[in-house]
Amino acid sequence: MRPLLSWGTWRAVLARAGRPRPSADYLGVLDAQGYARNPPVGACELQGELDRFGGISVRLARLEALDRLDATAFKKGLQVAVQQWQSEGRTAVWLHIPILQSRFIAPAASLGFRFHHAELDSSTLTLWLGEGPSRLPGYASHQVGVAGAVFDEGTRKILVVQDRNKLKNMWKFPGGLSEPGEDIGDTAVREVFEETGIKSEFRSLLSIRQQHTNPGAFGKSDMYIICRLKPYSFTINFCQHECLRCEWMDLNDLAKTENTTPITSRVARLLLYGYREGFDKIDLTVEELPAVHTRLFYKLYHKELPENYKTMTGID
Ligand SMILES: NC(=O)C1=CN([C@@H]2O[C@H](COP(=O)(O)OP(=O)(O)OC[C@H]3O[C@@H](n4cnc5c(N)ncnc54)[C@H](O)[C@@H]3O)[C@@H](O)[C@H]2O)C=CC1
Ligand SMILES: [Mg+2]
Repeated sequence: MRPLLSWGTWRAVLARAGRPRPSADYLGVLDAQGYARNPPVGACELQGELDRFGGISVRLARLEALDRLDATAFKKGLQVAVQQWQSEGRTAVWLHIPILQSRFIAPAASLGFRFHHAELDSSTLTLWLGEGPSRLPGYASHQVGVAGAVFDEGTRKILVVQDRNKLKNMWKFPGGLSEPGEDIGDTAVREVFEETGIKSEFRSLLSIRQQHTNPGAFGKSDMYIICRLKPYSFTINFCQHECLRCEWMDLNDLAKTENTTPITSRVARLLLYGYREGFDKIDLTVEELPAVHTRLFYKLYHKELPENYKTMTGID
């Protein structure tokens, strides 16, 4: 089938994509090759952005002309563009493809592009052009789950649930997966409320478990973080979809029972120790600090320090 957009026009489009800024010889180069004399409609919308590592990032979403282009023509155009980028010394190509233009994934893959990641409505493919093996960073390697150990110091009771969807109904702390952009403590408070109806506030981070090839992690590693929370409501109203049982259990009983997971048992003992010796012995507390340059803020978790240690400059 004859592509609606001519090969020469497509080439011009991608050649332009390879140039972060339009250069003076743009039309001249194309003329010498016998291709389009004028930039095609839509070409000006395509911005190949050069990154600080020498890679080029192409967003197909910005190229309206692609709506009329078939996969074969796209492949030819991409092939020539890749050769040009290589001759210009680009280290890599990042190709961002909207989901409705997914017909361009297979031709790109046949030229050596591989998936880097996909989000709800787009995928990103990469091709390493530099010397030696690819130095491009991979995408996310872990999922993050957060649980809340909601401990009521007044009654020495701790909030536990049994998961409805597990084969073995063991006691565990309520929790779930962190959402993008969500602070760890906020995940714990949210998940505890969604699963048990208990309102609580973040106190500290108690433990981090890292596990690889976790069955529920879509081939990624799993980071399971347990937080200490303080309750400020006590009437249980648990989620029937996720939980089979939910109760306030004496912390001693949770530390002793066999009907729990090893990590829950260990953290119950950790909490008992903190209750007896002081929570400062087990807590990693949080502080918000400004990030360098970006005007953003981040959360830093570590053991509480004496105030003068936070700003001291020497060790003597
Ligand atoms: N050792 C422990 O005490 C346990 C720790 N974890 C950790 O907790 C974190 C995950 O917590 P969860 O409570 O599992 O997550 P979650 O609370 O975010 O979501 C679980 C819910 O998602 C839904 N769901 C999950 N997979 C589904 C599927 N394939 N199809 C349909 N619905 C599905 C179900 O409604 C399920 O109840 C992980 O980090 C994991 O390692 C989980 C279980 C036990
Ligand atoms: Mg859950």
